[in-house]
Amino acid sequence: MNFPFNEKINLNDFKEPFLTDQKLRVCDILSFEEAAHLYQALSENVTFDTAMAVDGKNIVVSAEEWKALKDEQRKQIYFSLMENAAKGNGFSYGRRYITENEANTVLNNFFSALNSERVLSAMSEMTGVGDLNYASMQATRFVPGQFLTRHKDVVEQEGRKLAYVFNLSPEWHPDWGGLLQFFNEDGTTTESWTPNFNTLSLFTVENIHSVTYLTPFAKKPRYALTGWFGKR
Ligand SMILES: O=C(O)CCC(=O)C(=O)O
Ligand SMILES: [Fe+2]
Repeated sequence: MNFPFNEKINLNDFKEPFLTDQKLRVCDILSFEEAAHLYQALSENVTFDTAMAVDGKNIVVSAEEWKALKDEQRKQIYFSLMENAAKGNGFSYGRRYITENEANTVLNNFFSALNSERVLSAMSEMTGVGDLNYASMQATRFVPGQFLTRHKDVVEQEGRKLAYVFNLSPEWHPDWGGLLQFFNEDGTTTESWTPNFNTLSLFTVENIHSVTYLTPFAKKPRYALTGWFGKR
């Protein structure tokens, strides 16, 4: 794949807002066809594990593993998840890492495109965050009852610098939850972004953010391709 972004978008227009805010949102970031293909890949071809914070540890459970658990074990995991989340410490969402070995062609091409010299320098140029030499990627799926509490994305060993999210669920209703929410250190909210189809959210890893609880009446999963641009 060549440069993946919508030709109609002038990334230079976002320089100023990013400089002020250390975050930005770009609607219609990809061509409609590309976004639709990615959505199709995520909704039809990807098998998601569930990533959860349980008893201070991050665990990953496949659908088969979850099925094989006894009711009592599932209850315990759920209880611990809720206890931790109540203290502002927790997450539960579907995840699948995407790497250069990804078998799905659409996802593999998108991974390569984000890791291309052209995209990495476009990201640097737009944000003023230099020295980017990789993009990591994960497919995520949030269903009702799932969430990601407040956190920063700083991971020194990985050299993460910019967090990105390509939202890919068509026709998201903001009342369904799954909003990308930003906070000040004291917990007051600053901005809240609806995960609209084909929208890129980009922010420096020091930003405090969360994904709000998906309500029981969310009609479909919240699919996204997310990860970090950084240097390692
Ligand atoms: O999906 C999102 O909007 C953000 C995800 C996120 O914050 C993370 O994976 O660290
Ligand atoms: Fe994050």
